[in-house]
Amino acid sequence: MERMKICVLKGDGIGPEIVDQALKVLKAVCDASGIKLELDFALLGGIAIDQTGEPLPQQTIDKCKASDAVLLGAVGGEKWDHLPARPEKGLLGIRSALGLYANLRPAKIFPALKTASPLKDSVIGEGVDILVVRELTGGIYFGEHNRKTENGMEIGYDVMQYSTAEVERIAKTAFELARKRNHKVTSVDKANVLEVSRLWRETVIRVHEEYRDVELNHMYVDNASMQLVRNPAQFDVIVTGNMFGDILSDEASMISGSIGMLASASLGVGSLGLYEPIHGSAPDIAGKGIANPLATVLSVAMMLRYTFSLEKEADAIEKAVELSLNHARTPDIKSEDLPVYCTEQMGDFLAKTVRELLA
Ligand SMILES: NC(=O)c1ccc[n+]([C@@H]2O[C@H](COP(=O)([O-])OP(=O)(O)OC[C@H]3O[C@@H](n4cnc5c(N)ncnc54)[C@H](O)[C@@H]3O)[C@@H](O)[C@H]2O)c1
Ligand SMILES: CC(C)[C@H](C(=O)O)[C@@H](O)C(=O)O
Ligand SMILES: [Mg+2]
Repeated sequence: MERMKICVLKGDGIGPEIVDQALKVLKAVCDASGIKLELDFALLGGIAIDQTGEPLPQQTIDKCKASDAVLLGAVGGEKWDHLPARPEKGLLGIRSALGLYANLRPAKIFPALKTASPLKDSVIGEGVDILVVRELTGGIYFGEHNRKTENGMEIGYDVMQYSTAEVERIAKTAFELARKRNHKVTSVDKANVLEVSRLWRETVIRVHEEYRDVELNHMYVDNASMQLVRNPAQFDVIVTGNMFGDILSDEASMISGSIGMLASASLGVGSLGLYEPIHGSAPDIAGKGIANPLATVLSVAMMLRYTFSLEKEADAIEKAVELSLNHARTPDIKSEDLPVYCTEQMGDFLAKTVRELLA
């Protein structure tokens, strides 16, 4: 491959700090592999509201569509929380505008981080390697959100719906991915209460007929959230709706030691993918230089793997992350016997290590 064009959406809070580190690593990969890297920068979230009045300017959608892949930091912050056009609407908008219905969130424990996980060794066992496949452009996030007044009382409501077509395509994604892993899918729903979940479950069962080689089981979301901390090793692929996937992936991230470790890929019908850490803009630590950039760096590895099929280069980034964990740590995963690195130092170390690994 000769060139790659990436649209970069740094966003708010720690977004710019962590994206800058990921870009150092991406540049290192491109330099070492003779790939011409073209970067285009666009506005999303609070910074877009400040500069254009809206969280997702049309220009941002156009720039993303004109790129091979999108790298995103995070959006949001208290400053914009009172506005009707919140930064988060921009995030949902770009996912929807690009048709990115499948959000892949891998949660695994790097061996060096076993001690950072709040789970006991006896629970972690041989290790944990879960892939949360979260439906990203439907469900309660995209139903009507509104308020009404009844009997003088204000009522807020959010409509949750899924069509069979939406469930079918995310179920297929999950089964296909399970075939490349350990052939096991757990579909998480709330079918004991919600009609949407009953349709979800029926549809997943029907799609499964074409994937008999993959084991399928179903779990209610309350049980699944408990099982994730009781025995995470039982999971391979978890497929679930938009809101349950949001919550379960944050929970799964802690198994890895920190939310600063969890990367994600959002994929859709075309080849365009959006890559972002699962965490938010972390306003409490923004500007302090202490954010963990590893989730964003690992998102670049996912980009190289899913959009560009650059396996060797993706492996090199993951290896560099593994080596970094034995070398130094950001404060969220600090270890008594290792130096604490700031965000920048971690980015520099990773870029240098990637260059060495690909030399
Ligand atoms: N994809 C996104 O852009 C995204 C995701 C989640 C939340 N948000 C937004 O971010 C803002 C803050 O949300 P929140 O506080 O609930 O969640 P958050 O993920 O931003 O932060 C939760 C906690 O985790 C810590 N944390 C997060 N990322 C970290 C990192 N890389 N290194 C070290 N520590 C890290 C934070 O300091 C904080 O204590 C809100 O506006 C929210 O809507 C955006
Ligand atoms: C900020 C918010 C809209 C977003 C979501 O819920 O999808 C975030 O929590 C995430 O996980 O990417
Ligand atoms: Mg979330």
